[in-house]
Amino acid sequence: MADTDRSACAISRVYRGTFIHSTHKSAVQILEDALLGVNTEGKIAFIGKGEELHKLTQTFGFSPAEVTQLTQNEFFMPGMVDTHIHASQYSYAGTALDLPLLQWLNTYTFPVESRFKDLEFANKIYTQIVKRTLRNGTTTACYFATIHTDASLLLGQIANDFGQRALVGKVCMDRNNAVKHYKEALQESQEETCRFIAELLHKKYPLVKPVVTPRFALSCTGALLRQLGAIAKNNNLHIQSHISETVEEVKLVKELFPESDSYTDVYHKHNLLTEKTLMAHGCYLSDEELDLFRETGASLSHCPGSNFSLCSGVLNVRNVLNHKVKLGLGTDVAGGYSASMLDAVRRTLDASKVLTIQDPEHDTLSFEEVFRLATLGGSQALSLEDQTGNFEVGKDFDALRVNVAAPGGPIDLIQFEEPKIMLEKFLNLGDDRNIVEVFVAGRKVVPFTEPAE
Ligand SMILES: O=c1[nH]c(=O)c2nc[nH]c2[nH]1
Ligand SMILES: [Zn+2]
Repeated sequence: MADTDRSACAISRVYRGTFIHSTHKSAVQILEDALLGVNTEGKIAFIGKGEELHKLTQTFGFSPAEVTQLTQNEFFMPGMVDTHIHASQYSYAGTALDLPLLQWLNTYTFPVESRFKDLEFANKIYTQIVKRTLRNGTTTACYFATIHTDASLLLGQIANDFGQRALVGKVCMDRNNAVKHYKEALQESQEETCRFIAELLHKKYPLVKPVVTPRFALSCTGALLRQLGAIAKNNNLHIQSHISETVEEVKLVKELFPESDSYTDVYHKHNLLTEKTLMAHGCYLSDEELDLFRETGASLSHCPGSNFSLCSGVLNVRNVLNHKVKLGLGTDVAGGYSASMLDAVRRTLDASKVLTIQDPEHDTLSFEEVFRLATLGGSQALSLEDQTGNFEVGKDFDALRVNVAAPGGPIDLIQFEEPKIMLEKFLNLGDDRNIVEVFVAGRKVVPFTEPAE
């Protein structure tokens, strides 16, 4: 029987064909010859079987002529959730991958990020990254911007204009010994964070929200971390930062915060670990630290592209999942060179296989599990599961229309393939040419309505 929400408003779109998504029970659920209706609020109004067409037309008041039929090489999947991406680092993505993290920050990252004082430069790069990620199927992105409030607000405006669901963080850092002009004073950081939050919330963008963003423990004094914890609590906001990415960083954090038992404890002591916290990396977290993540409800963003490129480490995702810690995937542009979540999916599988090469007993992640991490897992990690992540009735319709045989695309088929093979081929071989349409909250955001650059 069809799953429906009859209380909702009129139907604006109905699709018939194959839908592939994840649920709590199964990493990949395939619905063949399914009917999915989207209402005028952009929410999924019903999902049923093709044979129920007549009944659904009566219940929801649409005509069979309004149904869009997918072809045999097409399927819908949920939009992907990039849980960690530096919009401000996109200009040098694909370069500057020859140094370890702390030198990389000082040599490449801080000088580039300091340029975002210039709103013209910010507008150019932020428009590029929002369009690039949308085109590659990222319907939700959790962004780091820079320390500049006005440029960070501009990123929020651009995400809203193009229709992407986004959390946007104005970066906070009151410590930077290497690039002295790229940091804030303690009070400035606190005041500008409050201004950023107030002004972004005032815009009332339906899908774009602020996220409190201490860069990482090494960039912040304890006083700033404490103030940011309080700001997040008072405004019930998300928090994002980095944790335990490299051995050198972990050692320096220990020296800088000797009163804390661990890196995780530094954030915990400053009230920065909550159910709405997302920490990137975590390669070197102990089992006790993972327990603290679970107890506080904080999540991890796994960014294997970046971890490989900067030779940082290899997170054991299986161990994280065994600890029942929420985990999503991130591209971590520009430590990760690709802005595409398909690349994050592939690097996640590679990282898991590296661990299996080192230890044949390691329980390698399957592509089905990684598909779930890129979609439903990301929405859970960002505490947005009630809005996005899969095709449950009542959630927003955030979806990718995929054609595995798109003309001129990267996949050659010699026959029609069953849906699971289509999904596996798309995840391993596909690119934006296969993503023929992208929807966020029911709005078609790709192809772009204004001329693409
Ligand atoms: O991958 C990373 N990218 C960054 O910009 C950063 N800042 C602190 N730690 C970081 N790690
Ligand atoms: Zn990062």
